[in-house]
Amino acid sequence: MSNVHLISHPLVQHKLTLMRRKDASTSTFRTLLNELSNLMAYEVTRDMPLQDIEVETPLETTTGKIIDGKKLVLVSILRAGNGFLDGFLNVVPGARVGHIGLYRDPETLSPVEYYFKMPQEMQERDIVIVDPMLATGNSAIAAVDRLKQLKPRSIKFVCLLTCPEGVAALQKIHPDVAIYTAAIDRQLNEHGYILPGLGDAGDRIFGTK
Ligand SMILES: O=P(O)(O)OC[C@H]1O[C@H](OP(=O)(O)OP(=O)(O)O)[C@H](O)[C@@H]1O
Ligand SMILES: O=c1cc[nH]c(=O)[nH]1
Ligand SMILES: [Mg+2]
Repeated sequence: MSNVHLISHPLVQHKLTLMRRKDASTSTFRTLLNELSNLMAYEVTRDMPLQDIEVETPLETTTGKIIDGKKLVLVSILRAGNGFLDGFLNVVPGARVGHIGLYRDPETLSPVEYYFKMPQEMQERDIVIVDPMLATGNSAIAAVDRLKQLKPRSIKFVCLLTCPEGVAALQKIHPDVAIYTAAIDRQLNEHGYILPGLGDAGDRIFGTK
């Protein structure tokens, strides 16, 4: 699959397996997601552009390299995306943050938007969308559709878990959007849940079921 980055680092795979366990508590699930998002953020930001700056060490002046974190916008798809956000902000603390509120209608599996708030001057920014789950792909496609209207420089989509159906759907409509994931599971079930998956990410993060 082109434009799909599978993050196979052993620490990522280990933590993902612990998160899948049905008896993982809310607190364990949330802690693992936070740790995982730190690790995944390293991979996702690997190609961030660097600038040269002059820096004075205690001994002499030299040229160092820095990133411009302000050009990066992390866009969280509410609610579950917020569980992913903190780890990214740990790695790039200067990043701007946007929020899109979307929930899946349980009957139609179509996304319903209830919130949208982005930073200014999106044409100058690179977007990283974060959401733990890419299932049918409907939510991700709706988010990218909406964000492309703002003409950002680039868009990446980061999830913890996806399936062949979700990857194919997002890539068909938005082939330019790189997908980063820790696993591509077997399939979707008839209710749009990923198998074997980890259940409902939002409910597990926030303890709502
Ligand atoms: O690829 P899709 O089939 O669209 O499914 C993925 C979406 O489902 C979950 O959100 P959910 O609708 O459960 O909302 P929540 O985060 O508020 O729980 C998940 O966090 C994604 O946003
Ligand atoms: O398996 C799934 C599919 C969509 N949303 C989730 O939280 N889990
Ligand atoms: Mg949910």
